[in-house]
Amino acid sequence: MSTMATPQLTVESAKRLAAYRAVDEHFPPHARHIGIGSGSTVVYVVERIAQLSREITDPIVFVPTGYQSRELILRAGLKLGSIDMHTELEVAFDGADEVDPYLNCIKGGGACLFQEKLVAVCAKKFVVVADYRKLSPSLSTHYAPGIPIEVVPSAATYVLARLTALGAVAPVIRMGGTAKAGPCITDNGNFIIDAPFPDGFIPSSSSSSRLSPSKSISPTSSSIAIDASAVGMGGERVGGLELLGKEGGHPGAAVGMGVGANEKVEDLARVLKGIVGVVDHGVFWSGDRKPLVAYFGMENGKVETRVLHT
Ligand SMILES: O=C[C@H](O)[C@H](O)[C@H](O)COP(=O)(O)O
Repeated sequence: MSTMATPQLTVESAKRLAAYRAVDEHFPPHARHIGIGSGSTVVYVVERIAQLSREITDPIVFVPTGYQSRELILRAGLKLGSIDMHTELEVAFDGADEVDPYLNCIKGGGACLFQEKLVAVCAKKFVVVADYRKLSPSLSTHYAPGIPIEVVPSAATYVLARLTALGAVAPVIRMGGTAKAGPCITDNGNFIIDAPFPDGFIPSSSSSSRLSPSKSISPTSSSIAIDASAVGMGGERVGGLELLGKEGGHPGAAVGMGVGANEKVEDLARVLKGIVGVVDHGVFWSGDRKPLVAYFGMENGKVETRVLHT
């Protein structure tokens, strides 16, 4: 008896599958304003949209999340808008670097997180497209660089220290790469800090939302509940209580919360946002915007969806 091996899809094919399915299922029939995110998976979103008839796409203004998606829109011959002119979008499609079982995401691997978040919060529906590598039991587990954080350049050193006090392991200012000496500069003229946290440091958390997965992953880590309204970290002021940060030399120590205590996603998101000099961070959570649905192209050629029920 011969056994037929399931063909393994390339990552690019998996991205395309997810993107096409997302567009097919969420492109609004009479759309007027659509957000287009950043990254390599969104390329296939635009590719699929460009296959629609001009009768459908001509009346639509496409709002990019940065320079890269602006170029994608223009090259596809679609009508370009901007988020400062169009703040009500029917849907926004975007990629993600890591997605936990409750659809909390890490984004910003391409340094576009701030405008991505802005576009996402302006969209009635936020749809994420990704490949199987992005599925994760908890944030900062599979995506090695950790949480991307956009910072005002003059505050970068301070923010690095605060992140270390919070438990980040060797956070770094992202460099521009071979074609750019010095730091990577965002579309808003800021720096990006990449802050990895230890595996399981940020247990997935449903917040107030339930997930209805096609197949969900069980969270593996347990959460120590923290009342972020009462507990500050890293010397930042949260809920009116100022605390000192790193204690006893232990990375991750924060006065009042216990050494190395795990953060729930929402607690960490709030604290990161509160650090002076942080413009925004790449955690997309229920306090700003989680995707309503995420599509994952799988190695076996299928597409998995995860849907959020609020
Ligand atoms: O800043 C970049 C974005 O958040 C991207 O959407 C994210 O990095 C995913 O990109 P890709 O689809 O290339 O994996």
